[in-house]
Amino acid sequence: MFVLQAKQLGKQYNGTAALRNLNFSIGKGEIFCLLGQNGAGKTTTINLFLGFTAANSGKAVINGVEVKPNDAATKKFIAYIPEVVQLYGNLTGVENLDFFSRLAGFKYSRDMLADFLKRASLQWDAFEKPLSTYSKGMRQKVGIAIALAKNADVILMDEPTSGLDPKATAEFTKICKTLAAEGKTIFMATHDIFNAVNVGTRIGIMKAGTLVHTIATNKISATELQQLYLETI
Ligand SMILES: Nc1ncnc2c1ncn2[C@@H]1O[C@H](COP(=O)(O)OP(=O)(O)OP(=O)(O)O)[C@@H](O)[C@H]1O
Repeated sequence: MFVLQAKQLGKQYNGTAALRNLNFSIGKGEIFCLLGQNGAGKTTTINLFLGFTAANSGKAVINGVEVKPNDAATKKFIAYIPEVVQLYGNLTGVENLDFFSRLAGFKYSRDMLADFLKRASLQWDAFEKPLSTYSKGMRQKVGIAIALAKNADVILMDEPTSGLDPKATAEFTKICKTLAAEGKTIFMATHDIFNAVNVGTRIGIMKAGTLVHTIATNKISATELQQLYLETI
């Protein structure tokens, strides 16, 4: 069974199409990277899977269940990592993780919380420091730890590497690959062509609300993808 499916998915804002007949099926352990210019429809796609907004046509399906806004049924399958992970600056990494885990209905011991942060590759000496002292990459790691604590099957990410330095990007890539190898499914919207080839198993290129190309990353080099992207958009 596919984990994430768009079936003839369509969305309009004020009569203007943001997504047109979007179709894709993504399996367990895949890292699917969605490329496209500003306004192509990447965030709209993510928002439909999150149930933040309702589709005008078609379906967003997670683990075989159709996503419906304000419905808890599919929310338990997913975690979301926005471009800037919103956490409480005055709480520590452990306290933030504890707070958001409880919100999702999970209560963990201090050791278990530390283990999630460790799996997300946060350095241990940051665990007890307030979030206000964290870099963007460190905040993302807490976001990943929250996804692990929620036991989410799917992690949706919006431009996760924007603003990360090369070392933080490389580390982030490694974490994503480890999560995918553990069976998590990752769907990310990104502008980072080179990282998409590096981290992704498949790439989608969107233009004006349409998925124009879907390519396996083992079939294309970064330079070829860049060329295809520029020809497409
Ligand atoms: N809440 C909204 N109200 C009206 N129009 C919207 C809304 N959200 C998105 N749109 C429009 O839908 C289209 C797709 O936007 P979307 O944010 O999904 O693109 P994107 O590919 O994520 O762009 P970016 O790379 O800039 O994040 C754009 O034309 C945008 O202006």
